[in-house]
Amino acid sequence: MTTDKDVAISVRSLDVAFDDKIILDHLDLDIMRGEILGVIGASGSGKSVLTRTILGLVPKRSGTIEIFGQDIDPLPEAERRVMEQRCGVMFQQGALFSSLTITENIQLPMRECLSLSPSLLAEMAMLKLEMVGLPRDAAGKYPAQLSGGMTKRAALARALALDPEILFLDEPTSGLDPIAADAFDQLILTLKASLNLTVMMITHDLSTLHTACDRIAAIAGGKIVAIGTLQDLLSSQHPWVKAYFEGERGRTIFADRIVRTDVAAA
Ligand SMILES: Nc1ncnc2c1ncn2[C@@H]1O[C@H](COP(=O)(O)OP(=O)(O)OP(=O)(O)O)[C@@H](O)[C@H]1O
Repeated sequence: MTTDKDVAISVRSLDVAFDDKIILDHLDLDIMRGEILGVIGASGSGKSVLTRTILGLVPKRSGTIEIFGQDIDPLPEAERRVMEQRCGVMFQQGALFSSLTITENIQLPMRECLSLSPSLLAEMAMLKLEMVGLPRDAAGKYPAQLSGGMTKRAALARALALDPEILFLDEPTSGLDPIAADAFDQLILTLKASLNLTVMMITHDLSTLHTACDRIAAIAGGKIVAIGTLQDLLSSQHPWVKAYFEGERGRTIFADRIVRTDVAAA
């Protein structure tokens, strides 16, 4: 039995629209503490909008969002800032500041929210670099001097700067070669276990869904149309979810797990 204590984020009847274009339509979602939830959906289905709305970066039309049991809307500014610090975000493409070194990028949230001495700031940034498996000599480099995989790790280090309890990742393995993508998945799993993180991850990477995600949620038509384990989604009869997993790529990766209802019925 799940209780409120098990739920990290609870979204109820969430409506988001831009002008008259409805993006999220009475969407309900629970993200459980300590899980990695993968979010899938067609391009433009509202995955990023959902993340950004949870983070308070996009206004909602109606509905409620609770983080650790607290409705964010009525919170006074100071408490809202504390809540924001419990959430770390790694946006698509990393979104590091190109004119700042990796250390300066990681220190940015620390400077904004904590008052630490320069030596402690330096020590903390180095700790985060080590956490994500970056070499010490990456510290003084600029984002353009790093490989794609290293840039993702640097962005992850910045997302972890304030020791968040919830981590939001937007397509963390996109653009990485399969070896670097596998290594990134393993890093997320290790960090989740060692830091007791809850992770909401938008991904199109079928291998990541298989390796890293405890549950997967699919968005279509502004709602969550399927949610559960990979096996649950492989058995979903929703047309988009079926097409997603039973397309050429899905069939190659999950060949032994897809239940062919047409064959089973024959
Ligand atoms: N600030 C905004 N103003 C107007 N429309 C927006 C805004 N942000 C997003 N949209 C629209 O909302 C829809 C959902 O966008 P969103 O970025 O959430 O898609 P997505 O599912 O993350 O897609 P992708 O997989 O391509 O990243 C799109 O049609 C997009 O154009």
